[in-house]
Amino acid sequence: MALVARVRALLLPGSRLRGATLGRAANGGGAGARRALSHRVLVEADPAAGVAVVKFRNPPVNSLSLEMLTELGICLEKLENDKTVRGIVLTADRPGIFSAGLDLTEMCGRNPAHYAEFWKAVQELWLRLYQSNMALGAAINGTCPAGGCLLSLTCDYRILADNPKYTIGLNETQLGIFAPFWFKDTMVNTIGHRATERALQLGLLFTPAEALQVGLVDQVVPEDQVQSTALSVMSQWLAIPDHARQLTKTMMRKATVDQLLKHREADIQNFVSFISRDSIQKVLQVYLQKLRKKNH
Ligand SMILES: CCCCCCC/C=C/C(=O)SCCNC(=O)CCNC(=O)[C@H](O)C(C)(C)COP(=O)(O)OP(=O)(O)OC[C@H]1O[C@@H](n2cnc3c(N)ncnc32)[C@H](O)[C@@H]1OP(=O)(O)O
Repeated sequence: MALVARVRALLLPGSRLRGATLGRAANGGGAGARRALSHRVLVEADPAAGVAVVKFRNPPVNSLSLEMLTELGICLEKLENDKTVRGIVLTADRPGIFSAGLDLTEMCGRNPAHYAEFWKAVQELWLRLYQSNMALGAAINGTCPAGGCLLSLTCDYRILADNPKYTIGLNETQLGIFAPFWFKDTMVNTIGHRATERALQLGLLFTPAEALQVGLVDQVVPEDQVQSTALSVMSQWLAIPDHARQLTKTMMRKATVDQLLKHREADIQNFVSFISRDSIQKVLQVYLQKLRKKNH
């Protein structure tokens, strides 16, 4: 069975969810139900507040593997269809690493068909998040490089924990690869052209103070207040009538979304041919080996 079909079957209502638990939400919402919807994504919904907290739990580093992208996409689709949910906060289940970005093992030593399937899943998740009608917030409770940063940039606002280890940015050039045009556009829409050009060329990972200064995040708060702050900011966004907020969001993001929709297939082909190059494979293998060597 194809991966998407397998994951869908796993998440269908009534199917047996491995590790599923039911209890009170940990976010202080009295009526909140805590539900584990899949292996890699935990959803804590608070219907009274109209908010769901979506927590990444893909150890060891919350990397965006094909399975993680697929499970996250399906969870978001379910929440989009849930009339009791108007806002989502994205965060890591365990503080320390929000997401290490795209899973490098999906981009190394595989075949072109795999690269194409993986990139399509990255595009789909971005399109789902960036076009979401819901208000989205990021409670960034850990380090947040590359694809992790992209996830947070799709949100309407970002709250970052005040910990100098928790850096954030699109650091692709430091790996010897580069951020594609729609990663770049998402950052431009947040911090402007000049700051993005500098950040992307240098592959900058910003400390919390720097991220706040450049506008990459909206607030830096003590580590134990990231989620509560994200939820309290969410209540401001949800105080605006949905239709007015949604129409405005669509208007602001449409040109960026249309660019990817128009060039979607070419973007996949471009990714596949770039990532398949021997020189790029070598660079990625060396980077991965360096990461692994630390632990062995
Ligand atoms: C035309 C387009 C061209 C291409 C576009 C491509 C766009 C790419 C976007 C990306 O997102 S690329 C990924 C960029 N990510 C990073 O650079 C982060 C790399 N990771 C780290 O810096 C660190 O792991 C960390 C996140 C700071 C955590 O450090 P910590 O010391 O806590 O853990 P580690 O010991 O480093 O890692 C544990 C374990 O996890 C593996 N790992 C880490 N990151 C990744 C990853 N992104 N993908 C896959 N695996 C990852 C690491 O190798 C370790 O493995 P083992 O040693 O346990 O085997």
